[in-house]
Parts: sequence; structure tokens; C-alpha cells
Amino acid sequence: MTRVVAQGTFDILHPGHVHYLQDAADMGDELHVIVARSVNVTHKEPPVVPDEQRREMVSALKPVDEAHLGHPEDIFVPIERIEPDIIALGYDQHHDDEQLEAALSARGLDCDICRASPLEAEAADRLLSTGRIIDRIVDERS
Ligand SMILES: Cc1cc2nc3c(=O)[nH]c(=O)nc-3n(C[C@H](O)[C@H](O)[C@H](O)COP(=O)(O)O)c2cc1C
Ligand SMILES: Nc1ncnc2c1ncn2[C@@H]1O[C@H](COP(=O)(O)OP(=O)(O)OP(=O)(O)O)[C@@H](O)[C@H]1O
Repeated sequence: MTRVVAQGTFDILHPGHVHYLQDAADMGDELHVIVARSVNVTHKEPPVVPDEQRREMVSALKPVDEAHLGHPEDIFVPIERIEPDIIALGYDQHHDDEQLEAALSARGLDCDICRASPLEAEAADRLLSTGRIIDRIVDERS
């Protein structure tokens, strides 16, 4: 039984999210997703959709067994509870694999870090980024 954790903001869902979560699910038998709290999304614009609503939508996706809201202060608390064998990082996530591995072992957590693959847009009108969807809304509806 291999338990996998994926995580991210998942503000406005698109096929890139589904691809990431399917890739992560294919790495093991059970997929848990940690949905970032808005207060912790500091590396880009904060999400538009509220925390619990983002968790609800992620939990409805086919590859996902369970979606959890992240901890507001300590990102290792949900990991300690879930006890994953693998943490699947998104292809473009800013986390440094080695630093993350070191921080996990400092907390006594032993799991592998893997990277998911990107989903490339095969058609120019595919919107595979929440930021691009929001830009399109702003351009076309304002
Ligand atoms: C292993 C791991 C665990 C995380 N746990 C949490 C958490 O408990 N709470 C939280 O708000 N963010 C957590 N995050 C961080 C957010 O998910 C982070 O904002 C996310 O990596 C942003 O990804 P995105 O830019 O791809 O949306 C965690 C990240 C990692 C790598
Ligand atoms: N096109 C894509 N292909 C594969 N994975 C993706 C794709 N888009 C997003 N993801 C993954 O989904 C997870 C959550 O992404 P996030 O919520 O930041 O969405 P985003 O669309 O990349 O956001 P933004 O456009 O605001 O940067 C991340 O691990 C990210 O790597």
C-alpha cells in the first residue's frame, strides 16, 4: 500500500491540475491532497476561491482519495498525520527537493520526493494555468 501526497493552491481548476493529480495517483495506491491555506499563498496572487471550497472541489476529482485543508502555520503537521510514502511535487513548484527532504528527515519523516510531469497545451486555446484563466476573464469581461 503506497500512499502519495500532492499539494497546491488549486484556485480555479483546469486540466493541468487533473493531469498533476492523475500523475501523482499513478505513483501509488492512495492519493491525499493538501490544499494550501490562502494565508500561506505568498509567492503569487492569493486565491480567489475560499479555502474550504477549493478543498471541496479537489476532493471531487477522480484521482483523489482524500483532500485536506493545509495547516495554517506548520506545513509538516498534515504530513505527520497522513504518513505518505511519496510526496509528488508539481512540475513547476518552487520547493527545493533536497531542502524539503532535509526538513522532512529533521522532523523524523521518511518519504520519497518525486516530480510530476507537465501537461503541455496542444491547442493554443487551452487554458492550463489559473493565472491565465483569470487574465482571460479580466480581458474579456471588463
Ligand atoms: C510537503 C508540503 C506540505 C505542505 N503543507 C501545507 C499545509 O499544511 N498548509 C499550507 O497552507 N500549505 C502547505 N504547503 C504549501 C502550499 O501547498 C504551497 O503554497 C504550494 O506548494 C503552492 O503550490 P502552487 O504554487 O503550485 O499552488 C505544503 C507544501 C509542501 C511541499
Ligand atoms: N499545465 C500543468 N501541467 C501539470 N501540472 C500543473 C499544470 N498547471 C498546474 N499544475 C500543477 O498543479 C498544482 C497546483 O497548481 P496551482 O494551483 O499553482 O495552479 P496554476 O494553474 O499553476 O496557478 P497559477 O497560474 O496561478 O500559477 C501544482 O503542483 C502545479 O505544478
